[in-house]
Amino acid sequence: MYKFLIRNKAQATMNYNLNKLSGQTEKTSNLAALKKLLQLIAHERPTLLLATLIILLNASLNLFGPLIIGRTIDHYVIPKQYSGVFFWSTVLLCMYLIGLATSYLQTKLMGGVGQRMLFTLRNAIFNKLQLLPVDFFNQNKAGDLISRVNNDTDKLNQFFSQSLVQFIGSIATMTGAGVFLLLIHIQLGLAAMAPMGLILIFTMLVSPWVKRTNAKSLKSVGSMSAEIQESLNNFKVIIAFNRRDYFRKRFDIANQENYRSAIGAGLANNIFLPVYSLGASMAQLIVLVYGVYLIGNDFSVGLLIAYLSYVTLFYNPLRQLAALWANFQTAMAAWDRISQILGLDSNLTNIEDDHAGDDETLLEFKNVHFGYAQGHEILHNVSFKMERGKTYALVGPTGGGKTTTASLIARLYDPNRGEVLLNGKDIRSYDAIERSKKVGFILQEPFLFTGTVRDNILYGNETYKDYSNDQLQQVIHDANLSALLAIFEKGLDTPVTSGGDSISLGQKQLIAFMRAVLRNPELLILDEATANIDTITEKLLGDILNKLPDTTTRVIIAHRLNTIENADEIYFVNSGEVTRAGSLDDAMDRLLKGKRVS
Ligand SMILES: Nc1ncnc2c1ncn2[C@@H]1O[C@H](COP(=O)(O)OP(=O)(O)OP(=O)(O)O)[C@@H](O)[C@H]1O
Repeated sequence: MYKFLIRNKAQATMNYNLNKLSGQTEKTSNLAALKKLLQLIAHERPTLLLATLIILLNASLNLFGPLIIGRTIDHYVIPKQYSGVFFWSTVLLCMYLIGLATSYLQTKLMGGVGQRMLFTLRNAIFNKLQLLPVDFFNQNKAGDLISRVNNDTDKLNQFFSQSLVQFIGSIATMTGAGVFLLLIHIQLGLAAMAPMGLILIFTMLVSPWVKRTNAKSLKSVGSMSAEIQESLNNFKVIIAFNRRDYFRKRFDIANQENYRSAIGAGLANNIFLPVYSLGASMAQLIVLVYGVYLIGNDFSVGLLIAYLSYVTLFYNPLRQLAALWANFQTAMAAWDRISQILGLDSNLTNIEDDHAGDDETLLEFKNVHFGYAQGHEILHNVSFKMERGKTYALVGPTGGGKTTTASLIARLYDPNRGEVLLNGKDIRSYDAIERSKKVGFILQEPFLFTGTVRDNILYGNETYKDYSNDQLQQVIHDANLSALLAIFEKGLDTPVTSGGDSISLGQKQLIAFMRAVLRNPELLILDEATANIDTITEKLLGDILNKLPDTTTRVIIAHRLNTIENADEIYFVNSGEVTRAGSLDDAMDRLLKGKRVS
């Protein structure tokens, strides 16, 4: 059904800037974050359960130790019954050996969970990144994203593979020791646990601050890697313009910020330990004084020794928990940064539209308004039609909006208002595969991937991907592209690096041209695609364009007006308007006279 209402729905430009998403880090509670995280690793439940059982077994073995020692002292050591001492010592040794085996097993199991979680999380983030729109990448720095995929996921892995085992083990030991303390002597037990209450209050008060400090530190790691990425990507410009000192200073500032926030996080993470240790020492003192007072009244020396061991067993894990709690806060801060990406949705959603277009019109802009996120409107109420098989030129001053118009045709962005129709249907109703088959886009700065010319011209092309080089050469010949391929010394096997330094910018444009033509699109957009190509090769490209199937519509954006002299129609793009220019002379006239406003 033709969904008129949806079709006219305004598209809001979205804020995708991860560092400016409104206060998410503070709002997420640890429990909610942990719940979401556990959902992501739900398939690990059996392993987590097994590991937990092993951890509990280990903790129980530890817990019975002091009781056995206390009883042995009272019943066998003091009365000098050495056979009993030998028997219980052997029992203890066996318990310690089983403890060793369970420790090994739990570390192995949880190490596996951590690594698998790291793998799943990195995949989930990377897959999400593939789904997010161009706007997202415009608003975030690649270095910061890399830091989230690499560094932040690793913080979670560290917590899961190393800390979680100790975390559960410590809590189990503590709870067990607490139960023993209360069972043996309830008043003494309560007195021993009193400092624990103070520790809990302290923990609750300072934890949010510790998480915030860690979040700040992770953010500064992201900023620093963004800084490194920017200067490494643009090193030629930096050297050519002698801006090395400037970038050194910028890096120094980012590094200092990172250093300061890391020191802050270190301080915050270490704040628990001394307070927890003080609590433990106070408890030992209380038990010693109160316990000595109780000896004689239903309390023995052996029991007091066992009791002191239980106090140690109760408070020692607490000391470990101090460090683990800090790791947990770091992991939760990292998870917040990761879930910010996972929680984003593309604003380029698809809609239904089965409206049939007419035979002539391939593309239509209907009252299109568009502005980039956090910017002013670039296109104001633009309407035009492009017919099948014709060649259109978009001309206009720099910054006039030509690339923006082309980007809307290729659906890199959606209009804020109005519609872009392809074959009469809203462009939002095509899925990505269908759309990219129909619309070919040769960008101003084509990007090549490391590999060969063959890999790059077949990029995203399912039709020819399994063709042999000979078969492919025949296809290239049929598409009149052989003369272009001949420009590359080793033909299809010419190596290409992602930086593209092994080949010239013009050659890159030729590869991008072949890549787009071989996909046989219904609409081919060339955005300054011949700007770096010599006149003779440019003429060759012109011939190839003329020989494209009769139904292929071409949209050419060019500053060199000779490249568009054969266009059927010229559109003048400036000041947010796209208007018919009439003839080439008219376009030239408007270019010379027109004011440059966007
Ligand atoms: N990613 C972006 N975010 C914000 N504003 C942008 C973005 N890309 C372009 N603009 C702005 O949109 C306006 C139109 O730019 P556009 O690239 O469409 O012009 P153009 O006519 O293709 O220019 P040129 O001839 O230099 O390629 C300019 O004011 C530009 O600053």
